[in-house]
Amino acid sequence: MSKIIYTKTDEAPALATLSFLPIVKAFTNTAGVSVDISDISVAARVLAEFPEYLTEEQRVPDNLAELGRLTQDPNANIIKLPNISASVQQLKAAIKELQSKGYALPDFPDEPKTEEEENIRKRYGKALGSSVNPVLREGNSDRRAPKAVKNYARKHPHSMGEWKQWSSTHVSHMHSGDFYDGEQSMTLDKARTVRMELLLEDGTTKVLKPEIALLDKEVIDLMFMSKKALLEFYEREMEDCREAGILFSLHVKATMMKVSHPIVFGHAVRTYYKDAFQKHGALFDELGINVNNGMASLYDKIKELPTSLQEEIERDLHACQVHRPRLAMVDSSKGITNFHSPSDVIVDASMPAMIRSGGKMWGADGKMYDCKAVMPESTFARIYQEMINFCKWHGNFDPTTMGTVPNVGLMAQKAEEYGSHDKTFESSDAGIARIVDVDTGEVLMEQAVEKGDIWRMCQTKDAPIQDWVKLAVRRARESDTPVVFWLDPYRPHENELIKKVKMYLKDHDTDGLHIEIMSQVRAMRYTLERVARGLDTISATGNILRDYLTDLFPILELGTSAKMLSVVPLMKGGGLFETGAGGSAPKHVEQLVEENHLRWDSLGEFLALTESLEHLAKNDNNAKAQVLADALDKATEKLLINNKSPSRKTGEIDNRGSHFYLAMYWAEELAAQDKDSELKAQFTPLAEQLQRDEAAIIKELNDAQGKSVDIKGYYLADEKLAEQVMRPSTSFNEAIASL
Ligand SMILES: NC(=O)C1=CN([C@@H]2O[C@H](COP(=O)(O)OP(=O)(O)OC[C@H]3O[C@@H](n4cnc5c(N)ncnc54)[C@H](OP(=O)(O)O)[C@@H]3O)[C@@H](O)[C@H]2O)C=CC1
Ligand SMILES: O=C(O)CCC(=O)C(=O)O
Ligand SMILES: [Mg+2]
Repeated sequence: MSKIIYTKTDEAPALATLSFLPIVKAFTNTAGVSVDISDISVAARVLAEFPEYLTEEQRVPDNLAELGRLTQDPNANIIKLPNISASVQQLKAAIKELQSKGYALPDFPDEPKTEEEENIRKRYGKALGSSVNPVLREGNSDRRAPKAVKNYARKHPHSMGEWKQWSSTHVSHMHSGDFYDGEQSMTLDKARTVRMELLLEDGTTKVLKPEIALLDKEVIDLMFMSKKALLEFYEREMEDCREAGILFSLHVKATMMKVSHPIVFGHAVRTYYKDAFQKHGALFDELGINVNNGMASLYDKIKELPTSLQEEIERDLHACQVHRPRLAMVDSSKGITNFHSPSDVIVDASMPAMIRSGGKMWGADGKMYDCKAVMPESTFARIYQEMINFCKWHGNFDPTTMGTVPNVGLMAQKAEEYGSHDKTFESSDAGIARIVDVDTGEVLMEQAVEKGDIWRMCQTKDAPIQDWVKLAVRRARESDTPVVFWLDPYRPHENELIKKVKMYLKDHDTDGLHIEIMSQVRAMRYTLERVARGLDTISATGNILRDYLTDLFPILELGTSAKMLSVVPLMKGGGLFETGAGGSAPKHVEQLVEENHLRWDSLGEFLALTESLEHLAKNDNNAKAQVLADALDKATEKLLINNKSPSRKTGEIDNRGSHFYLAMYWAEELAAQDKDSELKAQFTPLAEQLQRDEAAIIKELNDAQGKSVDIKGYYLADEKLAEQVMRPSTSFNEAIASL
């Protein structure tokens, strides 16, 4: 029997799965395809890490490790939904919830003091930040808007805020002392084992990473961000922002750059509240407050203090605000600012949202204002300013006419920043940070750092680069679209990549293809000139720009990146099919719990399933699977045309209603086709039944809405209760069961 693994993740996609998966299982079963679920939610990953703290019945397998192994199997066929990349706050909340449910997990040690606590902290660290995607993404990324989706967006454009030429909104980044400024890079001449060490001023060395095995032809980079330069930058930009009277907003990606960016975030918070931190710093340290995890953790911790002291601290914090710019808000109705949590404002989603709104963000009064978008690291920040310049000059983009920008992204085998987490350090002392060959003692790269600087090493293996070039050429050929490699010759790492790209392009037939290499700002300008004229351009980028561009363009073109096709052709031959390019939409869970309406759009799941079935049909020679895939493709298009995607409004069709329509259209298409008479016979009665009962089922699904529901948990909801909530129509459930 052919097999698809469908991941269970978190938040809105996990809820949607409860409604959609029974439909998928029933339909695919007719083609001899089994769909197994693999739970890789934060809760499951935490539980898998601590079996010795749990009873026999409570233990769960390490599904993520198992899936990681499966990616090496040429038969792998995995559908991966978005999952939470947890901040410390989220992880602690998950642990607390699990403990309250009787799982005797250890507390999360904020500041480990003993060896045991150190060990626990390390183990919890495995569930922090972006820890699922780098394990599963054993291939490069192919993300694009399918034709039907793009055509739909052209006919039914989403709203766009207006860009004014006099908008004060701009991007601020460092000009020196950042990772871009201090980067060094080299391509290895042979396989080597290296160590990362800090040569201290007293002549002793501190080994930070004793052994890193590197392959021949691998590209490695060493870079650092100066704490001093960063603090000066913040001070200058906060003052500039206050004078300009616009909102200050900090855009980092603390989930993906999970070691470096929380530190960068923490410095911004401490600079903003400098006076209060000077006065209460010692007490904050005593309380174990670490604002790298956001102000929410500070407000939480000071609750332990006597009321008078707590009030004094709050007063002092508020007093700082008088001399500082107003902060952009995440939720103005709840007083949640940009500094609340490092994972609330994530570059890939937050910058496009701001650009889509005509360069505005929310102020504390619930109104929208121009802002200073602060992205300290300049490496990729400049592309956004280029887009802002373009919008100010040409006006906002028009979704009815604009071209599309698919992406081919380098990310396999933990390429670039994905692999840097265990090689990123906050320097404890001044000294020379260096990479040394363990066997020969050669110093491969070195740079002087000061106490508090963040320094890191990234690695990019050669095989993924070759695969990336191949994928870019394939996409250019298949879609007859020009490709631009966004590579900056002034950046040492990318200069190494340029050499490789030029070399590996020769391995392919590029006759008649339009392939260029441009620095990022030029690439952005070139692409935008084309976008505005309705022309399409593939962006071939490194890992970070893969992330940034695959939210940026879809959000402008389609309103959301949830409608993207996101395929990862695994290097070993299997397929990983991701569902959209966005995240797990925490706000949607809130609406479900309060009003029993889930506005999550499963279009990404529909597209991924189609691709997965098609891949399986080819790999397993399963003709029925191909018939299912073709029918699903048509059903998805019908769903778009008939406007059966979830509405944002309670009482109108939501995720569940949308799943009903998909099932009905899918059955109709299977009943209408003549390639497989068995499937035709099986699905004709179902299609008729669903058509007959359509109004009654939709009424049942919509009538269930409007009241709050309790699914008894956030990270580990009661599966039975949640399933009841997500499958409220008995007649629909019975129809599906009857297949
Ligand atoms: N592949 C992955 O596993 C990814 C995981 N993440 C993780 O997801 C979490 C949340 O990330 P965040 O930055 O808030 O971004 P999200 O993409 O989750 O949410 C941003 C907004 O996008 C809209 N949206 C996203 N997906 C859908 C959908 N399927 N249907 C309808 N609307 C959608 C929603 O807008 P509205 O509220 O207006 O309806 C939502 O509020 C984090 O933990 C992050 O690390 C993030 C990106 C990718
Ligand atoms: O891995 C993550 O944390 C998020 C990844 C992401 O945003 C993406 O793949 O677009
Ligand atoms: Mg992203």
